[in-house]
Parts: sequence; structure tokens; C-alpha cells
Amino acid sequence: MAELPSAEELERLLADPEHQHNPLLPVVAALAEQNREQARKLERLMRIADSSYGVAVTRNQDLLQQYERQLKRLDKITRISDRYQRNLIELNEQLRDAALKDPLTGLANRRQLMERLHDEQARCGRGQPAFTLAMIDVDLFKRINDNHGHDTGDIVLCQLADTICAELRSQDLCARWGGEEFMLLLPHTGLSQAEVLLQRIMTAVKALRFEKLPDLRLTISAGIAEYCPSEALDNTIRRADNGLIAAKQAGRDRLVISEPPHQD
Ligand SMILES: Nc1nc2c(ncn2[C@@H]2O[C@H](COP(=O)(O)OP(=O)(O)OP(=O)(O)O)[C@@H](O)[C@H]2O)c(=O)[nH]1
Repeated sequence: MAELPSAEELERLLADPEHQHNPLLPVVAALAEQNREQARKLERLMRIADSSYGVAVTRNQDLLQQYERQLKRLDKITRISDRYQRNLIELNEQLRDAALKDPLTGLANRRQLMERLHDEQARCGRGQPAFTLAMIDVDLFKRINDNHGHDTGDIVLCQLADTICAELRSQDLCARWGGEEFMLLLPHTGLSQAEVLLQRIMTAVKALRFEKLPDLRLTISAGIAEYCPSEALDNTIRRADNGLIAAKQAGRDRLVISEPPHQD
């Protein structure tokens, strides 16, 4: 097939004066115009394609930036929610401590002790060995407050609590029963073992020295009672308390062992 003239060649032929009277000139001119029109259309199409490609690229970049912004936001929200969760856990622990611990000494409070006592009672009901309770009271504690102030009295109570706890096994529990009274729960422990432990605690308390009051000597009195299966818990507590009262009445700085309850 013959090769078609290029657009430039066509324009040159049309402009050439030598072909001005050629009868085919109007046909060639029409063809040339058609050619030019097609070239213009092609150029327009190219321009449209170029600009829509540009829009697509810009849109993609926008989406990428939005995606990164959302990721950053998500990261920030996750960090905030982690912090809130940590605060919540700490708050729960503080609430639990407040509900179950004595704020001055950090010992178990009466509520925690009663919970443990009920557990121990249930355990004994399943045939496990009994437990012993010891009620301890600081001797003449009012004098310490009166002579040295309530704050010093508080320090003495805290050191006393530490001294008692240092003698206990991990399964034992020392609770602040109230004021200058402490209650020991000694699981799997009979009266003779409890007596040995209480004597050890009394010796440790006598050896206790206080930085601000080097001359202060402390003694404690105690009553102990072993839980009797089928006995009401209140009764075991009362028996330990009666032992403590008897120890005070007998001159303090001593231990009184409670007799087991009468069986019908
Ligand atoms: N510092 C301080 N004192 C307390 C606290 N709780 C109770 N007390 C004091 O403990 C003292 C107890 O005094 P009393 O019941 O008369 O007994 P006591 O002086 O120890 O004498 P006996 O028990 O008979 O040996 C009172 O003065 C109470 O105010 C406390 O948390 N901190």
C-alpha cells in the first residue's frame, strides 16, 4: 500500500503554487482539514486523560494522608484507653485495700479477718485440722498516748504490727481488731503450738526498741482459743477475748489459754 503523506507534506503540497490549478486540490484540502480536526480531537483527548490521571494521583495521595491521620488518631486513642485501664486497675486495688486493710498499720481489717474465719470454718467442716485464735492487746497503751502524744502512739502500733507479723507463717493472718487490739488467725494450729508462737511474739515485743523513745518497753497480754468444730465463730472469738480479759486481770504481760466449750 502506498504510504500516506505526513500532515506537513500535505500542507506543503496545498500551499505549493504549482498545484493551485489542480482539480483535485479541493479534495486534498478537505482531507487535510479532516486530518487537522482529528489531530485536534486527539490532542483534546490526551489533555483530558492527562488531567484525570493527575486527579486520580492527587486523590490517592489524599486518601493516604487521611489513612495516616486516622492511624495516628487510633494510636492516640489506644494509648489513652491503656492509661485509663491502668488507672482503673490501680483504683480497684486501692478500693480493695481500703475495704480489706487497716489504713494505719496495713494489716488486715476486721472484715478481711471475718472472711478468712468463715473460710477456715468451712475447711474444718470438711474434716481438716482446727485453727486457733489469739486476741492480743497492748498493755497500758493509754499512757504512751498521754505521755508522748497520739502520733507517737501510732508509730508504736505500726512497729508492733511489724514485730508480730515477723513471727508468723505465711498462712497465718494478723488483723487489727480495733484500737490497740490485734487478732491472730492461726490455721492448722492447736493450742500448744499457738502457745509457743505467742510466747515468741511476747518476747519479740519486749525486745522492741523505739528510736524516739529509747526507754520505752512494751508488753502485751493475750488470750487464745482453739476453734471447736460445730462451735459458732462468735463463741471462739468470745473465748479468746475472755482469755485476754483474764490475762489483764491477772496483772498483764501474760497469756491465758481458753478452755474448750462445754459439749452437750
Ligand atoms: N495512737 C493511737 N491510740 C489509739 C488508737 N486506737 C486506740 N488508741 C488508744 O489506746 C488506748 C487504750 O487504752 P485503754 O483501753 O485504757 O487500755 P490500756 O491503757 O492499754 O490499758 P490496758 O489495756 O488495761 O493494759 C486509748 O487511749 C485509745 O485512745 C490508735 O489508732 N492510735
